Amino acid sequence: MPIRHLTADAVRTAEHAAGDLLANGTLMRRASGGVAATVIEELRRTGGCYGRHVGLVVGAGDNGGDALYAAAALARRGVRCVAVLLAPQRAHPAGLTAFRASGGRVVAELPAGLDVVLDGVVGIGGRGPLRPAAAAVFAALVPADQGGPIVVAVDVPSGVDADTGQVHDPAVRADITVTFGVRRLAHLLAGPQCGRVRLVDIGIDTSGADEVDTLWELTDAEVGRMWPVPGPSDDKYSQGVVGVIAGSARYPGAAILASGAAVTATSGMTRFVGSAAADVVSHHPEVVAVARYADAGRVQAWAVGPGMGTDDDALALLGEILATDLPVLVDADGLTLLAAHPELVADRAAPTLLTPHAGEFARLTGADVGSDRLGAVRGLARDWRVTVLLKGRITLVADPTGTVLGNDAGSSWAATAGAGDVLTGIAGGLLAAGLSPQLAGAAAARVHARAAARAARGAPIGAADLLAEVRDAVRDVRAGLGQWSR
Ligand SMILES: NC(=O)C1=CN([C@@H]2O[C@H](COP(=O)(O)OP(=O)(O)OC[C@H]3O[C@@H](n4cnc5c(N)ncnc54)[C@H](O)[C@@H]3O)[C@@H](O)[C@H]2O)[C@@H](O)CC1
Ligand SMILES: [K+]
Repeated sequence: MPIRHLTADAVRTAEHAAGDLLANGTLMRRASGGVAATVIEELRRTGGCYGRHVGLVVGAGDNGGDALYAAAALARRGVRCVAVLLAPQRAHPAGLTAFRASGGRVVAELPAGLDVVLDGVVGIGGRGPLRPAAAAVFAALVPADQGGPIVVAVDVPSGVDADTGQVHDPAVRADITVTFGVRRLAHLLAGPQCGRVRLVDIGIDTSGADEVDTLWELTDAEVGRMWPVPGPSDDKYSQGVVGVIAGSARYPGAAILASGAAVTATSGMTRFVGSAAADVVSHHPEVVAVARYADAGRVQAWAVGPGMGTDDDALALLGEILATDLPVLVDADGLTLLAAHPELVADRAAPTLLTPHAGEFARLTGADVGSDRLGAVRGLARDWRVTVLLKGRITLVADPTGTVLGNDAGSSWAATAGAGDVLTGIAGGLLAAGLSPQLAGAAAARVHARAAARAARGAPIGAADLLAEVRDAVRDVRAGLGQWSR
């Protein structure tokens, strides 16, 4: 089962349903216990609990209550806890009583030399940026990698919108985020701002949540299991032949990268159509490359667009491809053409995957992606009745029914020229092998991100370096699977 992320409303619905069955305060006790356990683990890892220093920043809601109860538990283990109350009159009363009773002290500002700072300003009830008093407390902290305290966010880093993942300015940047029952949308959409996300089981049931409230993330094992590999009865045709249309004789790079990626991602056969056919073959001799579409031969899916140009010939070719009943991936120049000719996909019944970056997305819709990337990608997929993969550090793949798969690349090394051409080749290969556009897009994004991280190992890379690591990235996600698993 992919990892589920939910909206704040859906979280609240599940909490209320569980809360009705439990004694008052049980959920908060479990939540704060999880926060305390996380801090204890962190303190133990760095020398032990007794005599260590933890600071809290406490807002007006239950998020502050979680922080106060967690600190009360820490204080009982000999941790010295101090709290800044941003709204002293409205701080969670029972939490504050527990905090004081176990030796916690309220202070006007956080002292230097803290080991951990708990962000209990706001959780899923937060709106907008950190207000000035909270912003000043966090601005004064030395970052953890420069010897400052580890910042542990309770539920979500304050100033990060729990539903859209919008990182307001200012917002807390957490090293660790501890959340409860189910991950919130922001934990994927704003992954880099949340640090390591730790999920605490508080006994709520989220299995009935609606798809519109949900964002899914595949596990590596799931990507590994769906990766197409040849079985005992396969030949070069039976595994799905992909056709790549990219680049030009003048600009062969996109052609070489996209067709190379298709070769690397799956077994079987890659065909290529375009004026860069000779360049493609000189780099990848296994590609069956021709100059004209009429000579292409049969394929099970097309990946079209990178560097193909936007002239009338390119438009005519794109139209021919989209008029087939084969799965088609459209990227780059193909998307620029589609933005001016949306009628080319209007009546398409066959699987269709568009892979825009933010600029191409704006061309397709006439509006910027904006701060709600999830809502935006869902809207385009629904309105155009196609699957849309919106590129970025966090890749989102929406199908027309509203199901969305997300992938956090974990690093931004893939933000380099030509990396998109590689993604096109990988996803095209998966489409030809029979994966749905959504799974092809999401699985390709995962392997692409892994390949980028493998290639980089701390230094900038080019797209050819990324391509060279795709095979090992596939091995990574398939590690541990049986030989003939398919
Ligand atoms: N409801 C439940 O059953 C559970 C709730 N839990 C905790 O409760 C949290 C939600 O609590 P609340 O609904 O009280 O909401 P929060 O504690 O997230 O914040 C709401 C309060 O903050 C104020 N506020 C909003 N934006 C602000 C900003 N930018 N700066 C300063 N103040 C701002 C609001 O006016 C309101 O008073 C969760 O995130 C979680 O930490 C957990 O204890 C688990 C169980
Ligand atoms: K918080």
